[in-house]
Amino acid sequence: MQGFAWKRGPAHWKEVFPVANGDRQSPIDIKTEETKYDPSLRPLNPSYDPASAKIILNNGHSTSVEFDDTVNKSVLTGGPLSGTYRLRQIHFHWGSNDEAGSEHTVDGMKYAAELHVVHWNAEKYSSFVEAASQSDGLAVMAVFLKIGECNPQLNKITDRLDTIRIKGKKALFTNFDPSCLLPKSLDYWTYFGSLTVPPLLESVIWIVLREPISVCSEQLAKFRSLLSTAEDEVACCLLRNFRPPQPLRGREVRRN
Ligand SMILES: CCCSc1c(F)c(F)c(S(=O)(=O)NC)c(F)c1F
Ligand SMILES: [Zn+2]
Repeated sequence: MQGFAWKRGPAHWKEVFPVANGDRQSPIDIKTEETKYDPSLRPLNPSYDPASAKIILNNGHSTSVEFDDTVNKSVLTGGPLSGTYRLRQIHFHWGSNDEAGSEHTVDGMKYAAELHVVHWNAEKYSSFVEAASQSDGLAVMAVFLKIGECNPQLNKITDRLDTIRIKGKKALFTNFDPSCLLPKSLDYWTYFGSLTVPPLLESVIWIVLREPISVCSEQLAKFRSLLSTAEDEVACCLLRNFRPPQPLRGREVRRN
């Protein structure tokens, strides 16, 4: 996929990926009054080894930190999950200004950006690719970034973006525990959904943290300075990469 400009953006993805009109698409608008408390939901238990961080890269539609997922070194258990989900990567979604950028919204409110922590069900499946096509294959923890104070932990990412400005660029990135980007409270909403980028596979158990972390305009500007184009192409800034909310189609959103 060549980034969000490809096929003139999300409105056209259904022409290539009919699942875009499916009944468990993401993101969604979370209507807080309609969420249902579920006493069976357990506390989230992220357990990450900083040594499993490997590289930071610009894949043309976001920046991601990729982790060694060959063993259960960095995992997520608890919450709505049964079994152990192995950390694969983290990435971000943002907008062309500070007023919009998150994928999920809360009672119609957009945050400035959104962090996704992607895990796969290593208990039931033998690879990320296999898990990504299964209804319980992926677990993505979403964290809202709210405009405010600069976030010193986020500088660990934004200070490196100038070395991966061009699509396809990657750099070594280790000794990083993504827990440093989680808010104090791990209270969450959870629902069954999909990838928010093509192939839009309906294989994600979403875990959306209710408490945001902070980000400042200068940090967001560094994300927007990334290029969605490769070395041999006319430079185009990656100004926005969020998919708008999709129909809920009767799904339940639960909270702990
Ligand atoms: C082909 C997948 C590569 S890993 C990945 C990703 F790169 C991504 F962007 C999203 S997302 O849909 O954007 N956010 C949840 C994912 F879910 C992922 F699993
Ligand atoms: Zn994402």
